[in-house]
Amino acid sequence: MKNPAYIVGAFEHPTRKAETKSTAQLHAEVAYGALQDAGLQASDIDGYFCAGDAPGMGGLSMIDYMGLNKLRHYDTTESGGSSYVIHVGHAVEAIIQGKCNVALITLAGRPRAEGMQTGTAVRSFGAGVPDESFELPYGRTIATMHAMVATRHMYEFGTTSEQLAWIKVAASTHAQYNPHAMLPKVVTVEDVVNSPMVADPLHRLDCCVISDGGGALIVARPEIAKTLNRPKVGVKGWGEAYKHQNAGGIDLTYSAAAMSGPMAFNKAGVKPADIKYASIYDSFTISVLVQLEDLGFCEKGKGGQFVQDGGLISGVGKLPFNTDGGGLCNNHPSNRGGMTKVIEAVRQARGEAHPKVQVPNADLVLANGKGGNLGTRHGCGTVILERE
Ligand SMILES: CC(=O)SCCNC(=O)CCNC(=O)[C@H](O)C(C)(C)COP(=O)(O)OP(=O)(O)OC[C@H]1O[C@@H](n2cnc3c(N)ncnc32)[C@H](O)[C@@H]1OP(=O)(O)O
Repeated sequence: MKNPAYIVGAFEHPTRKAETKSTAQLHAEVAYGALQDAGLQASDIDGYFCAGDAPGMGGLSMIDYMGLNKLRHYDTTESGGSSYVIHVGHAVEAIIQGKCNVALITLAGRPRAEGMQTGTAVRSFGAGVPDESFELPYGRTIATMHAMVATRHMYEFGTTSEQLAWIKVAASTHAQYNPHAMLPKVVTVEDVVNSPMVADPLHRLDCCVISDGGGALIVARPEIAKTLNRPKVGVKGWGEAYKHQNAGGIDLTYSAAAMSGPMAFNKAGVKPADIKYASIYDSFTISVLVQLEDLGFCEKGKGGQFVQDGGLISGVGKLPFNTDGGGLCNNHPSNRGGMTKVIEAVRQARGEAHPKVQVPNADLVLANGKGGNLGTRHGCGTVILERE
């Protein structure tokens, strides 16, 4: 056992519209699924990680609801879509520090059943929030904030809408094999650029879906992982970073992955070229492009060339990505898609992805999460997983 901790359980909820289930019930169902996957019981869990998507007192209410009565460690780090990637790193550190042995991480949400227009609703947290005065003048919806980054990237580097569209094409090519994907139809570049404009230059098909669902992970110390009858997927590297908007005077074209990525690569002692598969947070096509550059898979500004002509399609391109269809086509529960990024990376590392998209010998994989507004204030988490 070479790594400090192992992902021993992973489960993604199959629902995409949970009209008859509560958010708490979804948390419990994904926790149960991950325990079953690992061959563990709730009484084995002594560390619990949950971001802001749980009802009531958040994770505290979930501890009670799920009967986690052996807890010694609890972490509610909230960093939007990157939360659950960051939690994996925090769980590893807690295990190293002896704070827990077996950590459960759960995500659940039902924005679709609740009718939330997450991408296009104007989001304001109120006058007391200092970053808002710099963002609201630009029409602050999640889509407009990402559109601003796309516009700047196009201006600086000549990136085109067609290049961004290739990212959705790759995601849809993978999603056709996922029986749970919300959008399993393969689309073309023309389909993307001819779909209705949501926030110029981002079209409807440049956006992630709005879905219900969730997922869970279990991270365990090596001594426990080695007793379990599952492939050994070690956490080899991890990093987290936060970018702020410097009172409006900001370079929009990079993300915090430019900092979290090198932290994870340094810890793991590997380079981007060693990675066989990558799960990249895909709230919008531009999010993927920027993170790929920042993680070092290609030079800054060259992301458009990297992704075009199937660069991200399994079996075709240099770097297979989001082989479950990702947030663009599969699911995006609770605005915190980082969880599903880690789950698909685990499937790839175990060799348990759909055979049509499984990467041969995917023994070194990466997952990157991004939470908050790309370009302006947000956090990124990166994990590098190794199949032993
Ligand atoms: C840190 C973060 O996580 S940031 C990300 C947070 N999440 C978001 O921002 C969500 C982004 N997505 C959205 O806001 C919405 O899905 C939108 C704006 C893209 C589309 O919403 P609407 O225009 O209301 O579309 P609506 O749900 O009515 O569906 C209309 C059609 O578009 C399709 N559709 C909806 N979303 C998408 C999508 N993302 N991609 C492709 N097709 C889509 C539907 O299947 C439907 O097709 P049909 O007419 O053949 O049945």
